[in-house]
Amino acid sequence: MTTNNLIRIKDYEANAKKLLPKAAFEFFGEGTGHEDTLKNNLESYKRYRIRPRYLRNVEQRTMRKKILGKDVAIPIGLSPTAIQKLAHKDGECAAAKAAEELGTIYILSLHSTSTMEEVTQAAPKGRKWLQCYIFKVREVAQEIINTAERLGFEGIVLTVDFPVLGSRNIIAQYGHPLPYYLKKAILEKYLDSGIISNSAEVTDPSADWSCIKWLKSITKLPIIAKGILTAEDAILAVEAGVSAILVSNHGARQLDGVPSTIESLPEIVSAVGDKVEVYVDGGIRDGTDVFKALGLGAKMVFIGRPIVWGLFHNGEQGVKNVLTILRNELDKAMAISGCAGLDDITKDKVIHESHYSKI
Ligand SMILES: Cc1cc2nc3c(=O)[nH]c(=O)nc-3n(C[C@H](O)[C@H](O)[C@H](O)COP(=O)(O)O)c2cc1C
Ligand SMILES: CCCCCCC(=O)C(=O)O
Repeated sequence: MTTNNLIRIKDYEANAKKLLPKAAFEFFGEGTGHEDTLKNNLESYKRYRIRPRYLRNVEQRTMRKKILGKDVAIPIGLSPTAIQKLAHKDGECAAAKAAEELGTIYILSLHSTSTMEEVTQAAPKGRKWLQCYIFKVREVAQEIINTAERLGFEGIVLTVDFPVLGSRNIIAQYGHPLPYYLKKAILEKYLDSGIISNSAEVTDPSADWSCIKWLKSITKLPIIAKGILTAEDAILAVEAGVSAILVSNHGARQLDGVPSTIESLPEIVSAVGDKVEVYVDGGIRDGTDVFKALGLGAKMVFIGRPIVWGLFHNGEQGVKNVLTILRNELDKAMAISGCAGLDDITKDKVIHESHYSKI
């Protein structure tokens, strides 16, 4: 396939399915359990409708907005995904450069196959956040976070939905997906020395919300809690002092049967009000999905697998293509629904399909 045949995100996925080795494609693509939540992440978006308004002067449009006090050019960021060099030799550096070019935020996975230094060098001006866990050995987090801070990373994304690794069919079938020629660049030193025994068991399952207080004592960077699905946890996260919440079910890879993220988003937005920023990831494959998430109260969205499919196709250019597709689709959705800016994507512009069956 040439780039010209790859018009939608689903084309990038189909391309990866056709050409990536089966175990690699399935590692990236799979969910947990029966994959009901994986399907629901996608299907839930189709249950919402856009209510367009016309004759609203949409000639000049912008997607620029402030996220944690600084500009992004598009409200679509890159969620952390592990071992990106399995998709393309330039891995995380290529994805971070694409994010820098498009003016958005790149979240580096702790299971990165590139070091924080390499990613910083590849995308020195780009906005970068580091994804982290509460490790069994707290000093590991402290050392990694200190490095991130020194290198100019602007936020710590604390993944809270990973007390243990979810059951993964592919890991059970093929073992750990990391080929011998790739290294977990950030974790390697701790794995080699035995401080961390196994990269699937990095986190401390005994951690509770007091860990945010500890994190705040070791870093000045804003903390973004990733993996929240309920209003109750959102309130606890706010009380604990996070700066933002990323509503996420880990791409449906941790626990099957949890809600899709677009189903969870409204209760979280209404629970936290404007106390902290709320973002969402999971199942976003079209600019209209981005529109719906923003209409339901997300300040920004993030994408996981589409980045991997873009990387696989063509490294940095492939990731730029994926982001550009979503940006252009969002732009059309804004124009044809009467929105000149992101603030015009208000609550009344998105409604659940059940509204129409009641009429
Ligand atoms: C291959 C893969 C690896 C992932 N690795 C991480 C990770 O290292 N840390 C993390 O917090 N989330 C990880 N996630 C979850 C993503 O950050 C994100 O929540 C999810 O992919 C969003 O759903 P989407 O793929 O439908 O866009 C991973 C997801 C995938 C698909
Ligand atoms: C041993 C595999 C660890 C995978 C960690 C990355 C991740 O979060 C994922 O969903 O995959």
